[in-house]
Amino acid sequence: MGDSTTENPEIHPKFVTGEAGYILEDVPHLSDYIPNLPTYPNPLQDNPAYAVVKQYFVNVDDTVCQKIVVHKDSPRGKHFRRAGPRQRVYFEADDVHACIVTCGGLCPGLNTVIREIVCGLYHMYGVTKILGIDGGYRGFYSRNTIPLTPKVVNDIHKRGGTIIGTSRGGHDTSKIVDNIQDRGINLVFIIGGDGTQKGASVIFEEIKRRGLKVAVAGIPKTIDNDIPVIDKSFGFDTAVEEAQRAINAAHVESVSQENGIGLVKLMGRDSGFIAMYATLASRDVDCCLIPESPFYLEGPGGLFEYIEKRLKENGHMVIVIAEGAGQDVLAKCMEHDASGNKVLQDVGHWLSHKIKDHFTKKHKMTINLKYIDPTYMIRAVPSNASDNVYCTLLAHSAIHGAMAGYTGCITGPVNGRHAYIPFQRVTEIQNKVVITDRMWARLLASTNQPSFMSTQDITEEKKVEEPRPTQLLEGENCQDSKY
Ligand SMILES: Nc1ncnc2c1ncn2[C@@H]1O[C@H](COP(=O)(O)OP(=O)(O)O)[C@@H](O)[C@H]1O
Ligand SMILES: O=P(O)(O)OC[C@H]1O[C@](O)(COP(=O)(O)O)[C@@H](O)[C@@H]1O
Ligand SMILES: [Mg+2]
Repeated sequence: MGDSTTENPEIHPKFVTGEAGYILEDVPHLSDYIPNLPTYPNPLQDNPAYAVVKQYFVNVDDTVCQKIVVHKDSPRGKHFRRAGPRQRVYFEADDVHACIVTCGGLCPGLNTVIREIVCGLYHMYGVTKILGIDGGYRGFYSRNTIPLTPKVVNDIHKRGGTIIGTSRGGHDTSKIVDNIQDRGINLVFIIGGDGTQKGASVIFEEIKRRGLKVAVAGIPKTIDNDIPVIDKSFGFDTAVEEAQRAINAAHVESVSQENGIGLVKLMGRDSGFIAMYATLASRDVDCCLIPESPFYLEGPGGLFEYIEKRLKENGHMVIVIAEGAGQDVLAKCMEHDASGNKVLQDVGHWLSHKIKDHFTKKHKMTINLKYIDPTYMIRAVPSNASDNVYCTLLAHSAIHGAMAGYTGCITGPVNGRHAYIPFQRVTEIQNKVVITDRMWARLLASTNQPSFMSTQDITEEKKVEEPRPTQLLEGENCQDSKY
């Protein structure tokens, strides 16, 4: 490895460059701002469960590359520090006082992450003092805390929601850090989406400014899958699976009536991943509408023309719409929630009225439209088996990183390997469906819906999003144009 350069010392902690264009985008460490910190052997080396592993500890130089599809002459690109247990840790079990907070909207798997942080800290590192912060960020200074033990959290993964509560708004940095300091908390686990991680980033900066030996570990949460860099967010698979039940119901309703139309609204404020994957998984969906792909109703190539064609061909159809789709054509809503997120209009309700109006009143055509809004039902379910395993890995990676003194970062899988990623990398942009990528083309091919785009729109779209070297899920469809 070569020189260590700092782009913007306020925000960017460390970049380490190496040969062949190798770049490590490193995360902060407690030793960056507190000199001469003592270290201790990792207690895992004496743990019978882990002692059998051939090479349990992660090599300090291990990194995970962001770009895995490369060409002969292309630079090696960005890397992140590999997550996992280190041989030496910066905290002794008896001195650790950990806390966990969950913020933002619900997401399947929140309780599993809480459970695994508590059990992981306890069983792997012998940590017994763990507090749940009640009701999101404001809980630090205005609510009681909830003592968490393996017994308390034992079966919470079977329940939806979060046992410690959540909220939007209420982020007061100095009050939060005062509270962390007053309570003697030194490991802070913050589970939440882009808004939460922005909040975590300023908490970390304030902790650093005060010179506190407190590690801040973010765990990315978003049912919408709109967090960049990581392969996917926990709860997303569960949401796609749960959405199948609503789509199946819409299909059953639509096939049972003359000109039946099943309309299902799914979550996705700015990103249509749930709608896209639920559509691809179902194969009963004839049209999927997402925020990234503007659509129109009237005229050639419009939605009404397509609905009429499908009803004539098939006698029924299913439409899936993401809640953030079509917001540009709905009456503007100026409202914002407590966190500053724009409040959306009910596009499903609006679209069902528009369709009914168009066919029944204008065309005197009988249609039977059933509108299903399962959004909050989907968000409230417990996580499925694969999300449970994923949540365990996330929690463990976060624990190992914090115990090893890494701070000011989130943990998450990058191309299948868990890594520590600086906060700003996941808060500066949102992950969105790229409609000029192969995954969206697969969807269009499977539904046969119009793309609602002119040749000129497509050319413009291709220009905007090039180049996109990173990837998501099965290798495609991630808007990471910055990297
Ligand atoms: N820019 C920001 N700086 C500090 N805190 C923020 C910021 N944006 C959001 N937050 C806080 O993060 C929490 C969750 O944010 P929200 O946008 O509701 O959910 P999510 O984290 O899921 O995106 C809220 O308590 C909010 O006050
Ligand atoms: O919980 P609320 O305030 O009704 O917000 C609903 C929003 O929450 C989400 O489920 C997820 O948003 P967050 O990631 O910000 O929590 C969105 O899909 C949806 O638009
Ligand atoms: Mg958000």
